[in-house]
Amino acid sequence: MGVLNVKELKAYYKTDIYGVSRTVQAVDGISLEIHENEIFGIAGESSCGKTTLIKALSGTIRPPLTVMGGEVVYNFEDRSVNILSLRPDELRKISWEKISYILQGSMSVLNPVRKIHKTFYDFFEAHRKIENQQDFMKQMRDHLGKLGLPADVLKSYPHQLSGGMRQRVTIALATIFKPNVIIADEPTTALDVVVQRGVLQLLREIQQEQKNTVILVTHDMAVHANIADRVGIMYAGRIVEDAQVDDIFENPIHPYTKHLINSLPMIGDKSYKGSIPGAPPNLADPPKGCRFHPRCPYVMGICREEVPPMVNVESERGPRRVACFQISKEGDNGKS
Ligand SMILES: Nc1ncnc2c1ncn2[C@@H]1O[C@H](COP(=O)(O)OP(=O)(O)OP(=O)(O)O)[C@@H](O)[C@H]1O
Repeated sequence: MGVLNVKELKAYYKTDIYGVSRTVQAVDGISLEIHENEIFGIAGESSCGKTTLIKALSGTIRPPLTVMGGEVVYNFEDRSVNILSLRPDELRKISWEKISYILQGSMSVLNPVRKIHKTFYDFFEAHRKIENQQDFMKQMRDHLGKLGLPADVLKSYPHQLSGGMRQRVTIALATIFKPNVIIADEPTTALDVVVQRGVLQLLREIQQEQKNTVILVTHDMAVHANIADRVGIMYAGRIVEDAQVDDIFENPIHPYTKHLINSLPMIGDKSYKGSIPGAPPNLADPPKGCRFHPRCPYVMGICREEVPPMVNVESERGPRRVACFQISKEGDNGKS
């Protein structure tokens, strides 16, 4: 049993503008098991549904987003909860204490007109009673110290800090309560590569110390290569492959994953990096069967008709699954 079990999750945007109804199938039948004490990366190009998946995993479903089916179950030490069936007050109770967030652009959590120590105070007080202000400040300084941050940042306003430092402060905020799960959405996208490396290292260090599970969403494959233990590859609202990070990079199986990996620039490799023909589908009108089939160089008849199931594939490195009829039909000895 994982710390998070997602079963057959479907989340669609349903809009009705001037009498024209539109349904965007942004997350369509995702099942996942994410384990304790791992960094699970979710990768995929723009508009494949990563943010929508995160909204569902964090229970923040607002119209026009609608959950059409499935469940998102967190297994904490004391209980299991389907986050999609929690009342707002129940959701507030577990947010930040058991499930916390590191978002792109630190300013969405740091109040620009309050010094950092006041933000920490407000944030902490919203969840737990502060008995003694001095003890609290010492606790905050110790926490920042563990993260290698100077205590001085507490006296600063957010605008006085660099982007990298602000993102480190948001990591400190997100880990104050030692949450079971941290959802990080494009945490380093706004930072340059050198600062990015430091922020990722910090995230890895605190994860190793606190043994949390990190769900890291980014389109940047280099970030996954750097920090993830396992990676799930999304294409057009579905997970097409998930495996240990080394399996994904060294031996991708799904034709889309292969394309994604082969298109990465490598030092010293001067070969031509071609792109696959076509474009990702419109999720308001996705193709039948496998959503990658119109672009797949290995397409078979069945791919145009049926959705390929996720099947387990053997790997010495750990659990590995792929949704491709090339694999499942070979296993069945039933090539079509
Ligand atoms: N509020 C909305 N109303 C209607 N459709 C939406 C809405 N938000 C997102 N979508 C659509 O849902 C699909 C998935 O979008 P989503 O933002 O989840 O993708 P993403 O992978 O996070 O993309 P990016 O990396 O660009 O943020 C896209 O087709 C997008 O246009």
